[in-house]
Amino acid sequence: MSQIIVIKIGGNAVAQLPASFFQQLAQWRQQGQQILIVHGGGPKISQLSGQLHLAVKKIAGVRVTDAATLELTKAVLLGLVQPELLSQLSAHDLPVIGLNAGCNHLLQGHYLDQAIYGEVGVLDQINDTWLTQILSRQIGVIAPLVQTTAGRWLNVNADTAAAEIATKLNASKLVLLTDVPGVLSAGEVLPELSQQKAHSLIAADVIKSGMTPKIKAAFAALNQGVQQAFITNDLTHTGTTFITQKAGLLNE
Ligand SMILES: Nc1ncnc2c1ncn2[C@@H]1O[C@H](COP(=O)(O)OP(=O)(O)O)[C@@H](O)[C@H]1O
Ligand SMILES: CC(=O)N[C@@H](CCC(=O)OP(=O)(O)O)C(=O)O
Repeated sequence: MSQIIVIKIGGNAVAQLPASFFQQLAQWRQQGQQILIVHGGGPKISQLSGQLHLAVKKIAGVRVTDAATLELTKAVLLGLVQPELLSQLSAHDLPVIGLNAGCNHLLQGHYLDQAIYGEVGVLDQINDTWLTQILSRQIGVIAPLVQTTAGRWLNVNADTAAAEIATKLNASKLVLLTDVPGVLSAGEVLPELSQQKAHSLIAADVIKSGMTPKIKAAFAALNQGVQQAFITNDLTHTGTTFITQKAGLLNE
């Protein structure tokens, strides 16, 4: 049976994908794996927000999104970042398709907490029947937005979206591709990270800002059945591997 690999690519990483990224995707496809890419775009959203004099505010890596910022977010994700990524994949002869919440009720969700975050959502449901048909033929590239049942678009942190999608697809692997080689502590990449250790590093402010939603997302996915989760800047290196409490105790 083919397995699904979900790869989240951060906004910074999209701009600097190495040749090894495309080679690894081609190899996974040859092995019969299905691939879904969830892309970010946070740096570009923040940059354009500044130019348009819209306030940029994040709470633990989650953008507080008012109506104007939501419009800008949709425009950046679906008008700039996604086409750029699709053309890079196509240039490497990989079969790709761009997807978003508006396609066949692909990603349905609800407000996270409107009073605190504004137009930010949580994923409830995914049209997995349709999506897995698509993924049997092409690499899916999807933006981190959900639609409510009433048709409202909501912004979702891309790490959180990737983990929630990976969970709902029962993915074998979740890779969070970013601009650092893994979770760093005292200047070194941690090859493995347990949930307990992550909590203490967050409390010590070693893990902070954009790394926080990644850590939470990775453990949420692992705890709900995704088999493996990594943070890396190179698909050919595992970077930091997340380990469940049980595996962590066995390794001690
Ligand atoms: N302990 C840590 N190890 C590595 N990176 C960290 C850590 N704590 C915070 N960070 C920051 O998290 C960033 C990655 O998150 P983010 O900028 O949101 O990336 P992306 O756009 O890929 O989602 C790193 O560039 C780094 O500045
Ligand atoms: C609600 C929320 O935080 N949405 C994110 C979606 C994009 C994203 O997460 O991009 P990166 O992965 O490049 O940071 C945002 O508006 O920045």
